[in-house]
Amino acid sequence: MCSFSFTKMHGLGNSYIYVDMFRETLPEDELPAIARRVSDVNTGIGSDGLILICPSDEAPVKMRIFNSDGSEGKNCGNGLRCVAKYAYEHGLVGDRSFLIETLSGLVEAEVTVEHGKVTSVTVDMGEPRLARSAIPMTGPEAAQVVAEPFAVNGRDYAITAVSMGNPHVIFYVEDIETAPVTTLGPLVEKDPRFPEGVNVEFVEVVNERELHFRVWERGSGVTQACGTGACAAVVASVLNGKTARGAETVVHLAGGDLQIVWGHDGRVRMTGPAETVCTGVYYYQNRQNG
Ligand SMILES: N[C@H](CCC[C@H](N)C(=O)O)C(=O)O
Repeated sequence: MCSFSFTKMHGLGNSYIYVDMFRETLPEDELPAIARRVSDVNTGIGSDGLILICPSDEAPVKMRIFNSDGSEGKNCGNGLRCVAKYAYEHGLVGDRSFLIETLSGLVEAEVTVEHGKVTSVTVDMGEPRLARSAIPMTGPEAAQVVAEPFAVNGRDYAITAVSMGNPHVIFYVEDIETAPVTTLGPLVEKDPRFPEGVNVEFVEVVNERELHFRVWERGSGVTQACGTGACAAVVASVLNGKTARGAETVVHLAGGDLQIVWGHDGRVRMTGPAETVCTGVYYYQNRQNG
């Protein structure tokens, strides 16, 4: 029987099981299975996946994120805010601003602290990747995907695709409450036009400073919030002339609000909460010891 200590945290209801790899060791080849197990609400702890807080040669900490299906993602906005909170509160960093390494590069986090606890985090998510080949999406490599016709399930849509280090496709809807999240989401997630799969977002434009947002996440399905997806939605809305570059936009997700700006410097900054739910010890049988 194996075990490890964990901390369950969430950003706007997008929860992960966090493991401090400065203190724990997990078998690399078992990580997908561990992610699937801990995510199970009945036989595990219950979450949208697993996040490892690891040592790094390039930054004070490195984040690795695994979706609930065991697939490894390359970025996670809600995860970054929780990693920043954990790192500051556990003394892994000394300043309120610090770098975090991800599989899609370095990002900078700045924590807001009240009575010794992190209550809010701003993450400079860097520049969106807009070339088709960077999403990735099949088709002419350098072209951007903005309001592009996209037929699926016998219907015609217009999509915008944005990478925040992980792939996102945005559909605009008239009413967020009737967005086809659970019907179109799983179909598009695995559409062959997205060779690495894709996170599927639905956006209702309230006004030039506000969006309603729902998501079907690659590898996790419906979640309460998707930080990289909300960033992608703001970028897509500027590209489609629905919101303004440089203006702070409030994105209303199912789990709460994020404040996001795609700055004139080209970088996307996201501000939102991060919360600790509980800590504990998880026990599992690994392949070596049956
Ligand atoms: N499902 C995503 C990873 C988690 C992203 C999301 N939870 C966020 O807060 O950005 C992917 O496979 O790219």
